[in-house]
Amino acid sequence: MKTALTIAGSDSGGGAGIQADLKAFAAQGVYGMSVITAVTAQNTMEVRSVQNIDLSIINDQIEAVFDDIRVDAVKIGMLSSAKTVKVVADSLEKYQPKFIVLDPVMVSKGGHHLLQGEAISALKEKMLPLSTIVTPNIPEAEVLINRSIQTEENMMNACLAIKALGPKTVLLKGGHLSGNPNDLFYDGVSFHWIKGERIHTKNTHGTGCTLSSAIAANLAKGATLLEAVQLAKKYITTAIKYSLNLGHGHGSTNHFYELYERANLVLCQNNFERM
Ligand SMILES: Nc1ncnc2c1ncn2[C@@H]1O[C@H](COP(=O)(O)OP(=O)(O)O)[C@@H](O)[C@H]1O
Ligand SMILES: Cc1ncc(COP(=O)(O)OP(=O)(O)O)c(N)n1
Repeated sequence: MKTALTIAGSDSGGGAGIQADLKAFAAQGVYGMSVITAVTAQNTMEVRSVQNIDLSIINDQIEAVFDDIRVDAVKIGMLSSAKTVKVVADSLEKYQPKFIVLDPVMVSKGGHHLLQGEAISALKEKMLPLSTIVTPNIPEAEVLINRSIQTEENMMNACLAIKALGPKTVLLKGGHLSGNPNDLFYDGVSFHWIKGERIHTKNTHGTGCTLSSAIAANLAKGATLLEAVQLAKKYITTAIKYSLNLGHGHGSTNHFYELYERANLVLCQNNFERM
């Protein structure tokens, strides 16, 4: 079985972070493992508090996994502090996994900072050069290159500038611009638009986490980078289309649309109440 490891923060609400990553891995048929960098007390409306995990425990989790189990791909999410960025980057340099998908998580939908300001330069200097693909949304890309992005032409120039920071490829997500959510993939040679259709829902908690984890899972299974991005875009689009209206804020995407449908049909056939 192919495997993927997420190095990210925990979301108690289950829609983003480690919880979303493991669900996305499983939905792609990949065995998921996790290294927790921070614990957030979070729901669909807000992040209430954050506890960073001790650096030695982060390091021990990474070593425990790599010393025993083959890791086909790594996905990186919330890193929280500059010291955490450094510990994770040093470990990845030591173990040299084949694929590193970096989601440069900075701010939650509710506006809570998930990466301390002082950690941004560490992320740029230490993590971006190690990444097979980096998947910023528009506000994250604007922070990385310190310039505003408003048009598709701006997106192309932003990809060039982000590629110059050292990752092998870039996927700049267009979901935060108005109009259809078209993402731009750049591999250093050519640009590919990964087109989407906007789904009108407030239940988009964890979209970025889910997309980057699906990319990692598909890389683990042997897809090329472009194929992995295309497959992940198809998956996140369905997950948003059938998203879950749970909680009072931004509900979660539906990581297991087909599985839940089948399970509920069985429940109905057994005369249980439908979910
Ligand atoms: N309302 C939407 N309908 C369809 N696709 C969307 C929508 N919002 C975001 N996406 C897509 O979901 C993926 C995650 O993007 P985004 O929401 O921008 O990430 P993040 O969670 O990091 O802010 C991208 O492929 C983006 O184009
Ligand atoms: C623990 C944790 N990690 C990452 C995020 C951000 O997730 P993202 O997929 O960007 O979704 P939104 O926060 O934009 O809904 C998070 N919230 N928590």
